[in-house]
Amino acid sequence: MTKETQRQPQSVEHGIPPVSDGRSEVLVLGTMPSPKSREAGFFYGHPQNRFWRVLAALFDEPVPESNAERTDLLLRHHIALWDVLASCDIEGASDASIRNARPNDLSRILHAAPVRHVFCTGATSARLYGKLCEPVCGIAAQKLPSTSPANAAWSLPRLVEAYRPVAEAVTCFEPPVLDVSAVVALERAIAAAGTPLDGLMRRAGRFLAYEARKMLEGKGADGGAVAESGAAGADAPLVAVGVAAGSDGSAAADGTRHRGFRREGPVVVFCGSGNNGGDGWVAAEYLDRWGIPVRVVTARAPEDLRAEPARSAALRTRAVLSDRAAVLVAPDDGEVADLLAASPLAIDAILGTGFSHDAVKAPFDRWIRVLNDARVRGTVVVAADVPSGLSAQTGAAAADTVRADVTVTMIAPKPGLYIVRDQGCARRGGAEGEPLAVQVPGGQAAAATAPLVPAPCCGRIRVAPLAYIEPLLEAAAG
Ligand SMILES: NC(=O)C1=CN([C@@H]2O[C@H](COP(=O)(O)OP(=O)(O)OC[C@H]3O[C@@H](n4cnc5c(N)ncnc54)[C@H](O)[C@@H]3O)[C@@H](O)[C@H]2O)[C@@H](O)CC1
Ligand SMILES: [K+]
Repeated sequence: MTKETQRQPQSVEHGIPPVSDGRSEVLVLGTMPSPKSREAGFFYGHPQNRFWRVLAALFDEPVPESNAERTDLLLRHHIALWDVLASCDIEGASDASIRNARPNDLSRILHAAPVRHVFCTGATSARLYGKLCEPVCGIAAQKLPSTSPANAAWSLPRLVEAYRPVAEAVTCFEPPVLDVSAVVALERAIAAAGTPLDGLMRRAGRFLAYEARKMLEGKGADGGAVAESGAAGADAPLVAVGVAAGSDGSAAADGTRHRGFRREGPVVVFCGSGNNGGDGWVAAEYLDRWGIPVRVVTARAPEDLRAEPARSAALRTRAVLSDRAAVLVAPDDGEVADLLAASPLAIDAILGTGFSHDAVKAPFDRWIRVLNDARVRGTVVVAADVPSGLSAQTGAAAADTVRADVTVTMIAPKPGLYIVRDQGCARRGGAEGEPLAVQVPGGQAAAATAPLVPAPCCGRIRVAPLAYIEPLLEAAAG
């Protein structure tokens, strides 16, 4: 559109359907989609608009990249999204020029969902809502600052704080602990609902990279809280330089070893040959894209992988990696140790839910030993889905099991990641301190009745909410 055309008032119809469902608890309203949003066919489509960055930061998630992911983020957090106006005359994206405003019929959303709060993103939407909508629906709206690039006076952190009431007004959905077989069934349901496994893997790898970057930046969520509660040792999340640690993972530090957080050097991403490895390949792509140097360590070259979508992910990552990055195929143990000696952080994407048998086979057993040694010397370890060597289902740990600072587990927590510290906890046998196995009759979820305690090798557990699973779990429960 030329500048000349932008100055002409245009009659504009909204044209983008609202995002909402029966679980929406808040309604967020803008004024009218801008020309860029209408082009993108979705809300806040201008690449410089900070709406999606604000929402992602509010919920501590990577920024969604597609309209499907944006929709997913909203629905997962029980947020309905629409605009005040159905049509108006407007010059370009200038709210001040709006004439002949006709409101959307918000009853469509308000009658179908338990919406308790309405938020307007900017002064114009708040004013028009007050004039055209509030008299009809009777809900007062809270005004939020505009996330538009025109509102440059508001920095991103300040916007995030201003939007905090949105996060506080919604109920947080905590996925239940699910058996591995139930997660696999869920993965099929997610695919049937429109997100196939390769899409899920991209989300998984991006989330993994996001948590790794947070650790590199010293922003490991909950880390402060753990430090304050007095937990220390090799099992505690690493939050500061020089955390004293016992090499055996005991809470009591022996004072002879210190874990220092080195910020220099490349991130080493260990990739196994299955789809857990695929998460690692995708994470490497994102870290590289974010300017972080990476070294991918793999037993097989991408073309020699058989598992899909891991093979495609690996081929793609290798093709797009910058010159800053390198892929090492079947390096010897000395090379791996040298890499780790210079590395602030390693990602363990060696084995996930597909780990079978009691022992880890070569070369992964040796990689795990080198990785654990490096961790004692200060390399932070982020595990993909489950620390390699640990059974995600039973919690049985192989002699060679990764000790992680953070475990980013995909979609839902799995029983093997937790131990029982409370006799009241729903579990399948086992004494206190043994792995938790939650009863999941017929593939359905059953919540544990006691607080879940991460198994020591998991470190902090972060569940990566890769898809909107609430309705799928409800459907499975019948
Ligand atoms: N379930 C889901 O919804 C999702 C799963 N994804 C990832 O996919 C993973 C599962 O992938 P796979 O089913 O391919 O399984 P894995 O990649 O966990 O393991 C299979 C690979 O490990 C090898 N392996 C098995 N036991 C071994 C042993 N004892 N010693 C050495 N090697 C051994 C197999 O030969 C195979 O190459 C999950 O853990 C997760 O990381 C994510 O990409 C996306 C979402
Ligand atoms: K892993």
